Amino acid sequence: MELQLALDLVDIPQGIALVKEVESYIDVVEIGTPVIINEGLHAVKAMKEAFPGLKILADLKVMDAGGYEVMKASEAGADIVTILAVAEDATIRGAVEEARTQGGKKILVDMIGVKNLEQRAKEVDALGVDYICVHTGYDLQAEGESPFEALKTVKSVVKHARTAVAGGIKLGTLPEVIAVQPDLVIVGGGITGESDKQAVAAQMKQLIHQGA
Ligand SMILES: O=C([C@H](O)CO)[C@H](O)[C@H](O)COP(=O)(O)O
Repeated sequence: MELQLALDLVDIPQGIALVKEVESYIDVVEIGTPVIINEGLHAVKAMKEAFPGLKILADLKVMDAGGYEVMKASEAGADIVTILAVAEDATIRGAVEEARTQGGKKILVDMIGVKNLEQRAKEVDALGVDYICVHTGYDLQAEGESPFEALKTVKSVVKHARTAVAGGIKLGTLPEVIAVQPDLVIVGGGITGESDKQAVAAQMKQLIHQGA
């Protein structure tokens, strides 16, 4: 089980400073969608240059032109690129093919907004994606939703892909997540919103290590 730090509400220098604090405890740095909207793929390039030993995920949430978007993100240094599960199968297929062409790049499909989780998880699993991620976005978190039940549902049907989970995970709710054994745990505000980010990231890594 790996830990991904999601950077959403920072600029490039703030993001690099934040990762410096917690780099020993994380496996993947996510350049979040808001950062990419504000800074472009330069943010991916800058993070990869600053931390060549960490995997970089570009949270593009691709909806069309999967092959092209994955090519551009890969060229910028992304190791993992996100595609929306609600995109067309052709878009997801194009993304997977391009990731293979680029050599060792991975595709994470984000299930945000999917109504029939079981069915779509089986379908995207069959398309050869690397990760299937259940995700409660900010807007549903604000309505009190969490991704924990969805993770159980997806874990029960996925046969090939690794599973990931995101959406409001905090130190206090992490054990509930670990109990379902996803392959990748994604945490944004649960680390970046804490005053002692290093201590929280260290405790999260410890819990994951014990539960993995
Ligand atoms: O993907 C995300 C969201 O849609 C904003 O782009 C976040 O990175 C993801 O939800 C993890 O962040 P937290 O919910 O703050 O843990």
